[in-house]
Amino acid sequence: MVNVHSYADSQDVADAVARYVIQHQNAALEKGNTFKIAISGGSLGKVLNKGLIANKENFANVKWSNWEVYFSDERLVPLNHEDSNYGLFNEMVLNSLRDNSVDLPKVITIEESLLTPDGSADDKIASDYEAKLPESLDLILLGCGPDGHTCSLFPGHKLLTENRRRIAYLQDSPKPPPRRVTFTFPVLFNSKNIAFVAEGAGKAAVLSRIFDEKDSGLPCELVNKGPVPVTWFVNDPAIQGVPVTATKY
Ligand SMILES: O=C1O[C@H](COP(=O)(O)O)[C@@H](O)[C@H](O)[C@H]1O
Repeated sequence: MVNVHSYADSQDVADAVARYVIQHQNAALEKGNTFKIAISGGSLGKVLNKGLIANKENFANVKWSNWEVYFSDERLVPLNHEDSNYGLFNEMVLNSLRDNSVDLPKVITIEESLLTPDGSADDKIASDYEAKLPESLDLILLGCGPDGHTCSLFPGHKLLTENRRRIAYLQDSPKPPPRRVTFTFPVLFNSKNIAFVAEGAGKAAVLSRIFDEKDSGLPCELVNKGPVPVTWFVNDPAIQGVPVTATKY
């Protein structure tokens, strides 16, 4: 099932995403001690900051120390590099938690010590991260690139058919930087919930393809067609022409 929620304002998108995350956090914590969430990089960092940190009501409802945070993809650069998805999360979320003396979530990163300048150990980095993944994630937060990529799964790339490895590496990402590791469809399709966040007129053309074309084959469309409930949070400029189908969170 795919639901689309659209809002005029970016803060409203961020607040809705945050409430949705907290709802899934609470559901997971009713069953156990940890909320296993995977996040993405790119524009999602700012959304998490606005919805979970700047919105004080949401902030108070997050049980940060019960979170286990994974990355749906990571760029193979040092963790303090400006291209690192961990680095973005650190800047947008973790630093604010430190400033507020809040107990930090457990954050599962790539093994930085395995990084080599020539990429010769990228396969090992992927295997190492795969070994750290839980069997199933409670929630995966995804972005949607203007080309329809999600995680580091790009249109037409051979990793779209990877059905054995849960974490794969690539050295030919069409979007820089070229070396990355990424969730594959086996991880996405074994999770409990997936949400996309996409904002801005720059995403309108690709959203129209994902929702209106029968078989675009775009990675985001393949996620929509999978077995996991998918929720999209978008702002109005991104959603022109796409039917909005659900009640707002
Ligand atoms: O390269 C990446 O891009 C996607 C989409 O980013 P956005 O800025 O268009 O939202 C992101 O989800 C992914 O994690 C990142 O590595």
